Amino acid sequence: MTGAPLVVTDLRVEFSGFVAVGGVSFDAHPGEVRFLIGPNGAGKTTCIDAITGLTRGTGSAKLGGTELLGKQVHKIVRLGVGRTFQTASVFDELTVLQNLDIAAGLRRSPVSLLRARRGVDPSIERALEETGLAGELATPAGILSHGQKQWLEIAMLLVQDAKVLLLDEPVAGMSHDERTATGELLQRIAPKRTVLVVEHDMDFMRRFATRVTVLHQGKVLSQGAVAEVQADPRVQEVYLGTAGAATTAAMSAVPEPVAAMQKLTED
Ligand SMILES: Nc1ncnc2c1ncn2[C@@H]1O[C@H](COP(=O)(O)OP(=O)(O)OP(=O)(O)O)[C@@H](O)[C@H]1O
Repeated sequence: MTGAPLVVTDLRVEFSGFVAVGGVSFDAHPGEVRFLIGPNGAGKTTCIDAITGLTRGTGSAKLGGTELLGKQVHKIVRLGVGRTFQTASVFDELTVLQNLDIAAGLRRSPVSLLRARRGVDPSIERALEETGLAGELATPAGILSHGQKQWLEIAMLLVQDAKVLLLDEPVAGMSHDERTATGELLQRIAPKRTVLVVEHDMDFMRRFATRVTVLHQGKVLSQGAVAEVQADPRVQEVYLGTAGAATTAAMSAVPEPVAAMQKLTED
């Protein structure tokens, strides 16, 4: 395993006196597929916004020994913290390779796109392999499937050599097969990186999370292994009251991926 842990301590974010995040602490380590879940408005995206410098927060968010809070967005990116947004932010008119070139800062000319595969930057080639997009090099991003667009965003973070990937609802709107492929992708990239996933999809969380933090009204309600969290009566109460019986059923179902989680934590 490589890389430094992300340690968030007593994170607070206020919007004109409204406390969106009220003293949240959690950590995420390389090798983990760490989940942040909670009902609408719980403060999940705001936590990521504060960690990545998009929103001002107080408290602490450290990558290794380096404090991220108070730093400018581009400096946080340079420290190796990358994120995706709920809506994919790829350039639809550009090919997969051109999108990755921009992410890598290489600025290829159109002529270079005609070069043989060996002309592709090694970091881009690795990212294409890891995300399963190797066959889509010349495909305009706009005609990729919804899932492939999200994978392209993740590939863009990989070519930037992000050590921490903060992914905001990466499987929203995906088919079952795409969700499975995304979970497997996260497990593939996690051993060398810290992956933190904000998600609503409980089934996805149960299948692929190593540890989970549940937020509710800007505070940590529960955190731990999937089985511990879904057995927590406070979590069941919040999901009963806010997300309906379907979610509660999903939360209480037996977790499938225990073997996969054990493998990840052993690696
Ligand atoms: N820029 C802002 N100005 C004012 N209030 C905000 C702002 N951004 C978020 N909020 C509020 O902060 C609270 C937390 O929002 P946030 O988007 O972090 O929740 P979330 O858990 O990510 O929810 P969702 O799952 O719906 O995306 C919400 O009440 C939201 O309305």
